[in-house]
Amino acid sequence: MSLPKKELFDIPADVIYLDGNSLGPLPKGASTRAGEVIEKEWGRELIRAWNTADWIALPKRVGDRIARLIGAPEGSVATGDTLSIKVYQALAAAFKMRPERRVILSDRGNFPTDLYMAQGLMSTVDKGYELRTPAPEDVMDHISEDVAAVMLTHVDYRSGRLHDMKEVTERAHAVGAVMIWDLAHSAGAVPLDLSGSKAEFAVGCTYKYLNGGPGAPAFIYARPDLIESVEPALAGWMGHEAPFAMEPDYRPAMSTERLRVGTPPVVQLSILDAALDAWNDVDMSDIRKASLDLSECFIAEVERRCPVLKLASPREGELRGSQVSFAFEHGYAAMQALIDRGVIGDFRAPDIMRFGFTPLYLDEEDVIAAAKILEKVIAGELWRDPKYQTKSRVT
Ligand SMILES: Cc1ncc(COP(=O)(O)O)c(C=O)c1O
Ligand SMILES: Nc1c(O)cccc1C(=O)C[C@H](N)C(=O)O
Repeated sequence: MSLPKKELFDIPADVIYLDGNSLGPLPKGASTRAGEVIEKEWGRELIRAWNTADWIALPKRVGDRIARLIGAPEGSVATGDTLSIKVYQALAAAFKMRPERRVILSDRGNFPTDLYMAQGLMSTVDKGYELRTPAPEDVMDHISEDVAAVMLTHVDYRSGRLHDMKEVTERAHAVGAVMIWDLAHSAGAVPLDLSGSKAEFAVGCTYKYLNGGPGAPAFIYARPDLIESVEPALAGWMGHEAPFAMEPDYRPAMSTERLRVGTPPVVQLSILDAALDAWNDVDMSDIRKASLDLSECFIAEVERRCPVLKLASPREGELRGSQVSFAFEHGYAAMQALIDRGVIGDFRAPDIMRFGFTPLYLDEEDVIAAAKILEKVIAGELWRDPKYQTKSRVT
């Protein structure tokens, strides 16, 4: 495999894109595929395309391609819906698996939607459920025998800090809890051995490192030995064993497909399918090595050029995902000034400037050039310009 594969992506020439950890860029093959699906398949075939273009098999086909990237076997990953929905499904299934327990353990750094979905689910079941959110570094000490499910985001969205998947899962299992991993910032970013971890569930999105485009479908993994006993709380017809039998009663599919809900987003799934071509000959250990090299280079350059920025990610590469964050009091304005100069990262409240490192389309030259532009913004205090002070709705 040769990295990077820049030529596969349509990135504006004047942009250094360090936000693929939030929304991946456009793969050239995705535009072509979207055009074909819309014009040829939908336009000419109309409803026949479910069979003639095999739209009906698309969710599983794409799930199998994701499975390879997350260390899971074929047939163990279902795709569709949004990640928030998939979090809800995994948690609801975990509640049913541990009916006598009442605690969900997460951490207070988790992405808000994961915590909100837990709170929403708790409000629909009987009283007495509790969501515990210790500091991320204290999670291991809180995995106790009253915990029904441990639900964690593997790579912290703000700091990039990694939980140890194997160690945490083993601890959860030692006390009889169900383990749910959110891989939003891990899939396509770090090597994963989901099967080896023995976690019951994992969920993730595909619009970040997998480059599936805004609103791309999410995925959910269930450990293969459980799949015939998992009770889907969202019992939609596409999770039925025979959707077109149109039976009045729900009968879950005898496969991971039972974790699907409704009609698959065919255009988005097709775009994702095309985006996944970039990963065909990619070994995640090569990606990891390149990502660590790029991140180390960026940290060294930024610390040398911009001493007022404080590293807010673990310094040790092995403890980080594929992003690097710096804390800076004027981080929002500084990020706007940086974006204005063609280096796109993002900002997370209260003071985090966040940069993603995606070896498929970034190299060391990009990283050094980005650090030099950041130096101009910080040393020249270009962020003081009033036009960078007003917060936009999406940061
Ligand atoms: C850890 C994590 N979970 C969930 C989400 C979002 O879920 P959804 O795709 O449903 O908006 C994100 C990012 O938006 C995330 O970083
Ligand atoms: N999903 C997003 C969206 O719909 C709009 C803007 C950003 C996002 C994100 O993915 C945010 C991301 N999960 C984060 O880590 O901050």
